[in-house]
Amino acid sequence: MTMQSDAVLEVKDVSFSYAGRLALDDVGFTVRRGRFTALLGPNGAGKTTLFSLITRLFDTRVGSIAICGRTLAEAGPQALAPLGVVFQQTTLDLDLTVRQNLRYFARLRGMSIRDADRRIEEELSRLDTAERIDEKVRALNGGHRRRVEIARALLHDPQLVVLDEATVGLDVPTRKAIVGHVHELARTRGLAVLWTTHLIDEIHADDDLVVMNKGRIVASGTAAGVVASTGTASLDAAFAKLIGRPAREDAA
Ligand SMILES: Nc1ncnc2c1ncn2[C@@H]1O[C@H](COP(=O)(O)OP(=O)(O)OP(=O)(O)O)[C@@H](O)[C@H]1O
Repeated sequence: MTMQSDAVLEVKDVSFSYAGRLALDDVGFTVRRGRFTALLGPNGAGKTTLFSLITRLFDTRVGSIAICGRTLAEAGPQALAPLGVVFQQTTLDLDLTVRQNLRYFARLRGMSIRDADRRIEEELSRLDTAERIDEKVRALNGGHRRRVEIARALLHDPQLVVLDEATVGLDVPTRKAIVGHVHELARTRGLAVLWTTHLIDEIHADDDLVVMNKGRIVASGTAAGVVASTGTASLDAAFAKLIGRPAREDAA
């Protein structure tokens, strides 16, 4: 039971089909408080489908998804209150300033302007983006736009943050900085993080890892544990073995 109290996101026995074609097949895993959990899989593995179920874009008909002990099916939209989301595609209004974008979101979450402004400054400062607050989002590069979206996901002080391929299209140094920042959020603020990716170098050895392929979970545990259980020498080799493709020499 004490183990359970750390469980912030619980996905149990979830299956999902598109027009009769199975995209998720009996998927289950847990994301715990203070842990960075990577959901790793090649294109088509089912990561975005799972993400859409967790964020309630789609209804979970088979199995259950619970956030902080409340299932999405029973608690409805309220179950999403402890959740922050960063979608794969940017969802900022390019013609509004950073502050206007974030204020708008904070108001949707029911925050007062005063609380919103305080939280906006706090989160942007943490991401070294505070000086861009009055610029239009259109003037920001991809890395800064992503930082603003991460700040936005944190404004209401969620317990769980889910990010879908959050570093797509960013250069390597920016990617590293954002991956490092999100790891730190888990470690220092006790956030539960679910990070979907197909990039092995974004995963640290002591992260929790769920490997998916063709709609199924093919391995889970710490990243180091997954490597050990496959009898390989690196996560790249472990991943290649698990999904049945040759290891890439260039991967970190
Ligand atoms: N709207 C849709 N209609 C029909 N099939 C879909 C739809 N979206 C995804 N699929 C199929 O479901 C499976 C899982 O796709 P999904 O997008 O969840 O994978 P993914 O791991 O997120 O991959 P990617 O990195 O390419 O987004 C794939 O076979 C895909 O072709």
